Amino acid sequence: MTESAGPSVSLKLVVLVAILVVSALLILLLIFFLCFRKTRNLAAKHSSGSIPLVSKEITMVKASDPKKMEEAEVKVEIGGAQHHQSSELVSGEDPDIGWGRWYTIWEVELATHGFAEGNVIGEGGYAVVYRGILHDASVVAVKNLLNNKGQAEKEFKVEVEAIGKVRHKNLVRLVGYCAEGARRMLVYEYVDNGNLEQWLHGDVGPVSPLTWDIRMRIAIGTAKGLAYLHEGLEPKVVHRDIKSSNILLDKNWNAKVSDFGLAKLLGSEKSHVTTRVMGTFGYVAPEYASSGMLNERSDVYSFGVLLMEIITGRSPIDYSRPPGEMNLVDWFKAMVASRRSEELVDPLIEIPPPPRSLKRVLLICLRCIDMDVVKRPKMGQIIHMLETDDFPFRSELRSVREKDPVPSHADVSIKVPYPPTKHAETVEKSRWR
Ligand SMILES: Nc1ncnc2c1ncn2[C@@H]1O[C@H](COP(=O)(O)OP(=O)(O)OP(=O)(O)O)[C@@H](O)[C@H]1O
Repeated sequence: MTESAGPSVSLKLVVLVAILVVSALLILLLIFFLCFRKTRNLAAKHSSGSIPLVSKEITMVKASDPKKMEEAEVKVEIGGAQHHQSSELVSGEDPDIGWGRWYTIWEVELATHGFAEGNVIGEGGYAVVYRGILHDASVVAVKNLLNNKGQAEKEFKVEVEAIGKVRHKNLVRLVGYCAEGARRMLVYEYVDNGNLEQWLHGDVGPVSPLTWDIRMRIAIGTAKGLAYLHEGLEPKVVHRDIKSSNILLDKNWNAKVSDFGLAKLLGSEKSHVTTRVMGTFGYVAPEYASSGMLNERSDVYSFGVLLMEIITGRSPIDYSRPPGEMNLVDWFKAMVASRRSEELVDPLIEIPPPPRSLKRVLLICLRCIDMDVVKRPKMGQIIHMLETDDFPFRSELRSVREKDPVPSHADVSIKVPYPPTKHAETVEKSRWR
């Protein structure tokens, strides 16, 4: 008996030791994997240190009461736009949602290292944005929405699916989402060079890296993204929150419009919708602010303010400036009217723009903020104006000065030619992509 029990006991021992060794190895592997991820996250964070921080004084103020946002129109990404143009599915994506992936909370937590403080890349009024690395090593931005109480599960999914289908090189791409329990998260492509607000108003030293040409590239890219929302989708999408912090930049200074949380859909049969006023103080079109009447020309107004900001390097509202200069739009119009256009250019731009180019862009700004909504150009026309060099600016500028020697907010209406024919418009459209 004793003899036969001997080998069986030692076999059990060997098996036990083997199990212990394998378990120890697995634990070691797991620890190594977690440390490796942490190092990569920290390295990535460190490498983005070149993006300037925006000074605290320049924070923008939301026009609406954040508490009321909880009720209905909450900060949840997007509305049900259907594609006009190409919206093919990308191969390998989850067929369940058609365009991207539905991530589990576990995947998102793993990607952001448990929503680590060190991975925070931005904080808006209604969300915290984290940098994350997915299991396939792709880098993403995870937007963790804070106010989602009023948002039903189904509605959330429908809306997210709609924006998920939108693909354009100048619109930030939604790669998926996470909806578990009350938690709502959006997973975007990571745009690696900060946002325009940081580059315009952050501490960049005595010379801005944003040359005139780069600024124009950013303006044109933004205009193309907006033109696609307004003219390439049915129903069209009105963004409603165009501002510099929502223009993300990549290392080649390509602009990507982001943050569709306030966007509204507008069917082709409707000239406008009446809605609660949302947006950011300083960028909101006056007619929308006063009556709630919204259409895509409200975005055009905001784009005009953004263009002024790009030219001047000044924030739309800046209380640290003298009284006549606090409101960018008013100051801008006064400067043009008194023939001081050259002084409008951001002093941090080392090589001033060619006068012809400057005048062209100034006029586009003024057209965009026309108090008469229907006189504002469409985004497609703005692209044309920004890209065309033979712009007949002289007579236009003269008419601004004659019409508005001491401009008020209400009466600047400048004639700037549209692209001549419908055909020209169609041709331009194909170039937005
Ligand atoms: N896809 C992304 N890639 C890289 N950074 C991003 C991305 N999305 C957002 N961010 C960063 O996170 C910041 C916060 O984004 P978010 O859209 O929540 O807020 P905001 O636009 O600054 O403010 P608010 O939402 O209150 O208008 C952005 O300004 C940007 O710097």
